[in-house]
Amino acid sequence: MSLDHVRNEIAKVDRDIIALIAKRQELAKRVAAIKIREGIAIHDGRQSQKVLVSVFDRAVESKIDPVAVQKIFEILITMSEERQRECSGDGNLP
Ligand SMILES: C=C(O[C@@H]1C=C(C(=O)O)C=C[C@H]1O)C(=O)O
Repeated sequence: MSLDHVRNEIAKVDRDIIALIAKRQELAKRVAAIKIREGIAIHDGRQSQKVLVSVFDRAVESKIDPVAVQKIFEILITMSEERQRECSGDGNLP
């Protein structure tokens, strides 16, 4: 298998990852709508910890670096909270 072939495979995976991040961000909009309706804070420390522990465990199962995976998810959680803040009109919720 050539280097170009493997790079094309990587590019396909990268596209899939971006599509999934976009999907996660769409779900953040739905979360924001519920939080606005129910007056719930955007940042939920317990839920974000739950996500970080869960992805750590899955990364261990998948034999990939769990600390690196957690860092990626910290960024995803920040992106989600930023999207939710945009939806809630910046600063309406903590
Ligand atoms: C999506 C939520 O909002 C925030 C973002 C989270 C995430 O991106 O996984 C988790 C907890 C919250 O801080 C949520 O409360 O479920």
